Amino acid sequence: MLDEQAILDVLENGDFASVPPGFELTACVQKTKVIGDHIQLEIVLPFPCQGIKLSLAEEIEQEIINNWPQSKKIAIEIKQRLTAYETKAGVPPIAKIKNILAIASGKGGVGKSTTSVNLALALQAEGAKVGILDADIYGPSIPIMLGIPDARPVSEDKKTILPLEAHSIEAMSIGFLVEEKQAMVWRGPMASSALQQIVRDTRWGELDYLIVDLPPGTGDIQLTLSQKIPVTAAVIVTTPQDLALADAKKAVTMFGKVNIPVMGVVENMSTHICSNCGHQEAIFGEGGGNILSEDYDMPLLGQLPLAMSIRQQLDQGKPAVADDPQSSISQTYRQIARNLTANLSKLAKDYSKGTDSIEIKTWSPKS
Ligand SMILES: Nc1ncnc2c1ncn2[C@@H]1O[C@H](COP(=O)(O)OP(=O)(O)OP(=O)(O)O)[C@@H](O)[C@H]1O
Repeated sequence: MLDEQAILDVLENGDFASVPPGFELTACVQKTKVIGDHIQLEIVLPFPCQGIKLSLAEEIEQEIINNWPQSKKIAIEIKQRLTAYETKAGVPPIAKIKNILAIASGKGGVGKSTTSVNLALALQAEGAKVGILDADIYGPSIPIMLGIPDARPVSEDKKTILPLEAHSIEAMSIGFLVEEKQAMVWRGPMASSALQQIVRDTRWGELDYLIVDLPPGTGDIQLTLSQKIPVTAAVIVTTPQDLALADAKKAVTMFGKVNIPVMGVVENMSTHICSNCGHQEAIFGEGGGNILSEDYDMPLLGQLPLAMSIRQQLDQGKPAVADDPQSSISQTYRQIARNLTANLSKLAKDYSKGTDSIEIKTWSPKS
């Protein structure tokens, strides 16, 4: 019999390619209604889902028709509700920011800033309000990557600073405020107190996610920041190389020590794509991200190739996701963004941060 339970069974047993791996769709069903052969279904996803809401609605519609060919009018609404998740007790929250996500790597040069900036833009493209903080004190590169190297933030009240805006995300960088040579000689405590001040004194708008591009390594700065800033979760960036992996493991261990959940690993420079013939080669070895993900029981959120276009777009201040949102590289970043935030939804919610001030986006059914 076609009833509400039958619809839930279809959702539970169906294979929906658009849904991030391991994510339970049935938990997001808000409403099901069956009146004769007419079906109404409302799903509220806890992650930004602009890129999949159409395909998911179509997949669900098809699955229902496969199971119940007699069903005639199927109305599916896919909405999103982005909430805050709990952070470590004792670290004061930052007003207007729902979630802070730290992007870390054990080793320098693996593409942490590249991943941070594209991930921030991918979350925005998926329908979230996003900010990025370049906390890479020893080599701030986000201003260049966002195409605003010479911008300087202003302070209206001499106490707080206004973030800059680029490609529809808010941005703040230690590089906007301090000369590189000056920051290079700072010791750990000075660097971490400067960073705490920047993150707290910036007048961020309402943000669903603030991406923090941490300095590479697992030293004092990373440890202090992780303890003084209300970080919701971390993401580790690595290349498949043994050396980078050994350092990535140290980063995972560090977050374990400070009780910050690691949401997964992004493997950068997985393969090299030749710009002439398109041939792919695993020049840094294979399967590194998978090994890390299996050893530490955390998902491999996605893999990016070593591609000339990624570097060129960054150098021109137009990261892949902003320059060509439909390219396969941008789609990979958007998939990583969904995988990450879908995984985040397994954490305990923090209702004190206005969970209900939500932005809802709806897909209207074609039938
Ligand atoms: N997948 C990629 N394909 C091509 N070039 C890349 C890729 N990822 C990063 N790069 C390039 O590699 C260089 C280093 O990247 P990035 O600055 O993101 O690394 P990082 O880990 O943040 O480095 P640091 O340790 O200095 O902070 C940059 O020039 C960037 O454009």
